Amino acid sequence: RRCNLLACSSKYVLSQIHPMWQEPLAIPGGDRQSPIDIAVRKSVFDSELKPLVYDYDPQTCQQIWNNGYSFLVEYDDTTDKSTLKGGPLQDTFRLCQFHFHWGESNAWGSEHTVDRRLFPAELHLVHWNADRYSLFEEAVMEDNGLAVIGVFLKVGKRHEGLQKLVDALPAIRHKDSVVEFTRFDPACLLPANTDDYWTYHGSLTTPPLTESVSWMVMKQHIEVSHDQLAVFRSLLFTSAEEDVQRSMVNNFRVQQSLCSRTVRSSFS
Ligand SMILES: CCCCCCc1ccc(S(N)(=O)=O)cc1
Ligand SMILES: [Zn+2]
Repeated sequence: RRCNLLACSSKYVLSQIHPMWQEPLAIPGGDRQSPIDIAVRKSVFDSELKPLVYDYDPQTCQQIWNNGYSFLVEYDDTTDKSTLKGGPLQDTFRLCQFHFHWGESNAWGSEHTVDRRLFPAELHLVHWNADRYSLFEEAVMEDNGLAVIGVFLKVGKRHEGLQKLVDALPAIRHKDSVVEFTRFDPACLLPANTDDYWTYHGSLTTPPLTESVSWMVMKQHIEVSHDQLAVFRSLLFTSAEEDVQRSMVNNFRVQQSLCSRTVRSSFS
């Protein structure tokens, strides 16, 4: 489908005259936005793609908090203790956090889709390029700054590893609440097969929507129980002080044009 040139052209606007510099700002209406639909038959097998190499230290797990959009499990990323490399990546990336996106019903909730198939939820493991940058905040703004692993969730049997996280959610019901959360191994949330994935260049799916992400979407999903997902939906977008409380559901972005991008697969 020819994408609408207007939607795809990376529109540049001259920034207002800044006292220090004047540079064109690539605005988020760019040509490599996320999420997208992964049309399997249009993806291209790339035999150069290597298996992902992840090495996570559960001791680097620090806290879990509600940021008013999702809940984040944050890791100490001041050393190379929890890293991702391999796959399409040239550098070593450090895990900084993981979070989820989900719907109000099991019929939808994921950000990416596979041949338009929706999943009830999607996990994102967020890493930044520690070979080239010294802080996550820096890497967020750069072309090859971030690497995010996407894993689809399906409703089925209870996920034992997820339960520790589910049990912590009532303590962070409201926006800006945070509790200590330690010794959680994020590898337990990855599917058995991490060799089969689709990869493409995209963006953050929430502000600042910067086009700095190498996406790796796993072909194999994980299973969680209906009750575990229901606890996700018991979270609130709103802080304790607000009069009207709103359930944290449907926290996914609308899908974006693929434009001139190609999705590559690590499997044929
Ligand atoms: C300078 C602060 C920037 C915080 C941006 C945090 C963020 C990380 C990952 C994703 S996602 N859903 O694309 O994985 C969205 C946003
Ligand atoms: Zn996300």
